[in-house]
Amino acid sequence: MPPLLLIGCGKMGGAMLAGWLEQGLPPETVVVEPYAEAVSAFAGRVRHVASIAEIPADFAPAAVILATKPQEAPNALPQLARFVASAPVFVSIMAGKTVAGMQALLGGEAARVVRAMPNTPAAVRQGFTVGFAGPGVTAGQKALADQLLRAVGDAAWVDDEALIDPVTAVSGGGPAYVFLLVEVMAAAGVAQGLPADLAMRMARATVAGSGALLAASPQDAATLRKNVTSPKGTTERALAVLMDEAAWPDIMKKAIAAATARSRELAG
Ligand SMILES: NC(=O)C1=CN([C@@H]2O[C@H](COP(=O)(O)OP(=O)(O)OC[C@H]3O[C@@H](n4cnc5c(N)ncnc54)[C@H](O)[C@@H]3O)[C@@H](O)[C@H]2O)C=CC1
Ligand SMILES: O=C(O)[C@@H]1CCC=N1
Repeated sequence: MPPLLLIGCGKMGGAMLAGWLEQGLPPETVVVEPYAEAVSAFAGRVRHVASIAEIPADFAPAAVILATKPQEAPNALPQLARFVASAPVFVSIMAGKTVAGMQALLGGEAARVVRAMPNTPAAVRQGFTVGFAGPGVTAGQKALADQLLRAVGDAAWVDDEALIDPVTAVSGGGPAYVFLLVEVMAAAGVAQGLPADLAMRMARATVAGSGALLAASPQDAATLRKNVTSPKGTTERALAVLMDEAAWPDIMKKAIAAATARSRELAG
């Protein structure tokens, strides 16, 4: 793996950096992160600087990973324009930010940009990332980006950049909906008289165990669901409530549509 330049070492950037280090990331890698605490776990394994202005002048990374909040892009990207001359691939994980928008902030169309959307299970190498390679990205650069994304889980590529907005809504934010499921399931158990700590343990173990079963099983989700659902049993009653068209199917459509719309808004 070549030395990289990572801009922003927060929750996602830090999770990805941990995965790259496992894959043999060289210590010449530079991490720009204003909060020293965020990089303390990586001390001695990469070069840390607090701002883009402090990146060594002769550093020419093969890839620049953009992992700040999208709102920071108008400040950070113009400061990175000098790297475009040495033709690295810029890999952005920022929600909403389009390839064209990032190229404009980086000084023009010469910038080679991959737009990618990972998710937080990357922290345990179980992430799922979808990427889009912008104009001018070479096969070698796409292969490097793919290697970086796969270091923290599985990855897929799309040829239509517009799909990254619904990707952001489904797999980018998806872990939050699953964690919310734990919260509401535990609360519903408490409402039926279960002690709160037991209800939370049960809900957490049930979601984690179901995720592990789903990952390990060759069966699809619908079959795994049917395997739980005894005819005329208890699950059937619960699913009749949840699977009503006005319940989860419609609510999930609305939630995904809202997140997709927000991703489009963040482009601006
Ligand atoms: N958290 C998530 O589940 C996912 C987040 N993303 C995207 O990843 C990006 C980062 O999100 P998080 O890691 O959750 O946020 P975060 O707030 O944990 O990380 C952002 C980091 O960037 C640093 N930073 C701010 N200004 C900087 C600058 N000028 N130069 C270098 N570093 C700077 C901050 O100190 C912070 O540590 C966002 O653009 C988000 O859309 C994408 C997929 C999933
Ligand atoms: O909520 C967000 O905007 C980011 C993108 C997907 C997950 N977190």
